[in-house]
Amino acid sequence: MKILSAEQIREADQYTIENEPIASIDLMERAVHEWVMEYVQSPYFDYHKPVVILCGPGNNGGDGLGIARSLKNFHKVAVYLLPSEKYSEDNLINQHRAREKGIEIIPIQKPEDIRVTSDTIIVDALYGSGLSRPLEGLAADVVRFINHLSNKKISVDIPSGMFADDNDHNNIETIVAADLTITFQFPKLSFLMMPTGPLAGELRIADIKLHHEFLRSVQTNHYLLEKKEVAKVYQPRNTWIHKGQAGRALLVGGIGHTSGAAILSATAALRAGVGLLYVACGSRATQALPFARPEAISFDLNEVNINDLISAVEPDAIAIGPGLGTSSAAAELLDQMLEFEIPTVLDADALNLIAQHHWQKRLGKQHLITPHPGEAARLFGNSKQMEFHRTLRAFVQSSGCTVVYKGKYSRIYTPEGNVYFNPTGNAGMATAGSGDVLTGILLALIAGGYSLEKAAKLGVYLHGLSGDIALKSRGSEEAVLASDLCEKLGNAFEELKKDVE
Ligand SMILES: NC(=O)C1=CN([C@@H]2O[C@H](COP(=O)(O)OP(=O)(O)OC[C@H]3O[C@@H](n4cnc5c(N)ncnc54)[C@H](O)[C@@H]3O)[C@@H](O)[C@H]2O)[C@@H](O)CC1
Ligand SMILES: [K+]
Repeated sequence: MKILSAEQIREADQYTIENEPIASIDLMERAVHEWVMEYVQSPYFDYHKPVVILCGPGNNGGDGLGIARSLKNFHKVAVYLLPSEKYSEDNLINQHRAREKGIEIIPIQKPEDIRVTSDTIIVDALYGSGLSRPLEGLAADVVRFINHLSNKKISVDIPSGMFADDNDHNNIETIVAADLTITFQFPKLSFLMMPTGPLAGELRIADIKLHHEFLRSVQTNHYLLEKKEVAKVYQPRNTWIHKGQAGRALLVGGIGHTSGAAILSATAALRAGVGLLYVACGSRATQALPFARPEAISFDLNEVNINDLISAVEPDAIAIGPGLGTSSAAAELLDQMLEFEIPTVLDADALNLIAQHHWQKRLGKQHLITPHPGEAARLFGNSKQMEFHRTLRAFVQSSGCTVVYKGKYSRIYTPEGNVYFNPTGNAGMATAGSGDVLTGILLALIAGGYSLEKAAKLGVYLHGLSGDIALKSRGSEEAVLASDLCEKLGNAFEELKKDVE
């Protein structure tokens, strides 16, 4: 699914009006209808509760006035309108239509004018994608006022005060903190990033059927991964395959106290279908592995030379990092391994070592790195979200490596400059070892023949999906363990395969 900028959304709107063709006010009417359809299907809909709709001067406010007309059929509705010298044309038409339907429009002079009871649902239609500067004055006061109320808040298109794209220079305090955002046609970039993402709350997309020709041809570098697209990446296993063809993988890590990290990665790699798995690790892990994961073949890093090992096992892919530690021996090992041409996943301490030794420039097209925000900050600096995003995207384009930036909506940065946001996963995955599992999955997929980009899309999606399935079976986020992700990986494949054509 394409993610468009505010500018492109305006163009999509305009193109639809001209080419469908449809009058602007009728497109708004359609948006209102689709918004209400999503709302009544959401868990927030309860016709016993009164609704207060806060409207601004532009088309977002116009939507709000239309929504008021529609919700009047189910709810007790009150409409509050920000004063303005210039309301948009469609806003004025909808003010008129609302009054015709007997709806009183109450002008807001001060935030306290807005009257709610404890069960009132607040619909936020103050500002949408047309906002050009941070809110100030009365609008900002209204936002602060409603953010202090414990009432459920549902935003129309965008939480008011938020920009669709770049909020680096916005004021977070003057953005509505919504429980639910029902957005039109496209997810907005700011919903998928910190610190704005949490303010959008739960997300729903209302399909307002903007012109298909525009949607097909519009260029973007930002996408939200969808199950059916990921299913296209998946390659079903050939029935005649033997283990030598299912990929030979080498995992390096698990030194000292962190043997468990290597065991988790190894388990994930095996569950993700690797044919042969070699693990080069510390003495403790070498001893534990045959019991924990008898399918893996282990080597003690104290006894083997990495170059000899590579010549002996001829891996199709390598992963280094989980439980590697940052000792000088680990650094020496990584130093050698960064010279290999073999596709390599770099994670955890491998990334910390790269940051420590300033080896970023040594990353190239054979590398897939999987930093979480802390590791990413060590590698690429600690700037504000959009600036960081631009820096990382530029780095990936110039170095040729692929990056998975882990978190809610993990992002995959490709050397072509594309960025894919992953929708699967949940807060239960914020637990020790969850990243090690991802590393194992990626290792297996790359060893099995997927390109780095395809492995990243498929692996990140499946990893999150395993987490979602694990959450269902465990009952609550708190109880999800990294080993559950390995356990549910088969079910995640099964779920994805339902969409394979
Ligand atoms: N793009 C689409 O596909 C559609 C958009 N619609 C709605 O239209 C919205 C966009 O409408 P608009 O472009 O009119 O924009 P908004 O309704 O977001 O508001 C812009 C208005 O506020 C003023 N303004 C901008 N920044 C301000 C600030 N910091 N303080 C005070 N005033 C400020 C502008 O001059 C303008 O009057 C969307 O978010 C959506 O809700 C729908 O009605 C129909 C379909
Ligand atoms: K809004």
